[in-house]
Amino acid sequence: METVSTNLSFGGTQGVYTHQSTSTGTQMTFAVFVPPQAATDKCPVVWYLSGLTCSHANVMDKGEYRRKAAELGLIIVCPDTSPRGDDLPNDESWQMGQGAGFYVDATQSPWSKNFQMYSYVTQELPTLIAENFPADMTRQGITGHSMGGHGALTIALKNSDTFKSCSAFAPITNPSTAEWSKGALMAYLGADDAKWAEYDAVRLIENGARFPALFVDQGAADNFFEGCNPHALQNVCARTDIALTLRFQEGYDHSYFFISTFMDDHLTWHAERLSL
Ligand SMILES: N[C@@H](CCC(=O)N[C@@H](CSC=O)C(=O)NCC(=O)O)C(=O)O
Repeated sequence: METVSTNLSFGGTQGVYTHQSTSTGTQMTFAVFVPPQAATDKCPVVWYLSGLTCSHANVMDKGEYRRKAAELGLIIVCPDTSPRGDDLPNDESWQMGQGAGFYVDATQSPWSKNFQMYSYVTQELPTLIAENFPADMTRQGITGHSMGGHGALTIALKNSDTFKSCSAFAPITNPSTAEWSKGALMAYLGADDAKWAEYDAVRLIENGARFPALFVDQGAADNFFEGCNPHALQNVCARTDIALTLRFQEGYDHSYFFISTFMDDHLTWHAERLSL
């Protein structure tokens, strides 16, 4: 692992790091905020998964998480959204390819060689974090935005032993049915609908996956509201014992102005469940 940059912020350290990933076969960049409490104690970790077109940097620059994370003593890890490189496959659409890994392990050519973002985020990067940062990996939460909200929900539902808390900002709840995500699932996973269900929060819940409590904020003026489909998550959770807190935020869109407004609420939600 190599350090790209570190900056002192709210008494903690905002760092950017790179490493050679065995999952993706590429150099991967990620951001980690370490709060001041880590000088004396290992701290819980909250993963933030970003949305389409993002790198590690969007939330680092515009998410405004550091003041609250420093107050609560949370390490914040922000991975990239896909492998990158001139020699890697890409697509003209911003909804597929580089910047749009959808947190799946692709099985289809030409994507399968490098687009292994599920393994990267759930296995390889956590190991690297545990080895290199003062992280208490027994206390992990996960959140994300849009495509990253889909990542957070599906990863929490599939790994409920690992994650103690899960929230999302305008997540794509049912990517098998949404126009802006179906193309990527088809490209990465092929035509077998059963494979799509493994990476679809609504369908995972329909098929028996559970998480004790989920917290979702959705902008009511989001131009991607239909693609996020919060009511599908609301309907499926209502048929289970999953306690969903779903807030519709009047006037808010899909941007980081929305995310940063409610970031404190999400970090507080995680901190409460990570037993600080
Ligand atoms: N380029 C697109 C808009 C792309 C976009 O809005 N991306 C969102 C995530 S959408 C779901 O995953 C985002 O977070 N963008 C980065 C940012 O800094 O705002 C278009 O032309 O509509």
